[in-house]
Amino acid sequence: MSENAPSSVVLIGMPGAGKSTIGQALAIARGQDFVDTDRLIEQREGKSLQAILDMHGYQALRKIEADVLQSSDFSNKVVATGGSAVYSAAAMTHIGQFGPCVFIDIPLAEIIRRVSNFSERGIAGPPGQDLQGVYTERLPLYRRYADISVDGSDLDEAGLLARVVASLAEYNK
Ligand SMILES: Nc1ncnc2c1ncn2[C@@H]1O[C@H](COP(=O)(O)OP(=O)(O)O)[C@@H](O)[C@H]1O
Ligand SMILES: O=C(O)C1=C[C@@H](OP(=O)(O)O)[C@@H](O)[C@H](O)C1
Ligand SMILES: [Mg+2]
Repeated sequence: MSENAPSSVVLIGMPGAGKSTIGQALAIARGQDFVDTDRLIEQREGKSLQAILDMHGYQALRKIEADVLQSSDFSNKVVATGGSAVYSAAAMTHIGQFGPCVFIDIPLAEIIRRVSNFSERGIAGPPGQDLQGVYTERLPLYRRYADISVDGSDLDEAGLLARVVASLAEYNK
């Protein structure tokens, strides 16, 4: 991390919140590289997230995710994390050094509409935990690590991107 490098932006939130989708557009808007930490995990492990979950279980995936986050340089980037990144305080402390954490706050009902394939989506939670349980457990964690919270209710992708850009401008004032 260089003193003079432009700040990175880190997106956090539930699966289906739009971190990966908005992150790519935000990176283009900011003229920065985009990194999706899910892809870093898959590259490092040589397996898909679902294969890691199937072979080793959700706690192993969370540990791998925490290791990958803590050992990566996120300078001058827009970073889309996986929804389970917030389970590691050490990882969030490391990644937070590169720039503000933006929580994309989408209501549970909308997350449920978007994540219709819950059982195949590779969510890093215990067997039997449903999306409502995931949301209830994680909401306090997303709020804890958020420097900025963006309310994404009733916004399309372009509207959400615009609100994230405006929130970052306000934060940097
Ligand atoms: N307003 C919106 N912002 C972002 N994504 C949206 C929006 N409305 C619908 N979507 C859809 O929701 C999904 C979000 O998925 P994704 O970007 O992979 O989320 P995440 O990385 O947070 O899990 C995409 O299929 C996207 O097209
Ligand atoms: O919320 C989760 O438990 C997960 C979310 C996924 O990323 P997205 O949040 O980008 O969908 C991915 O990291 C993994 O399948 C676990
Ligand atoms: Mg994603």
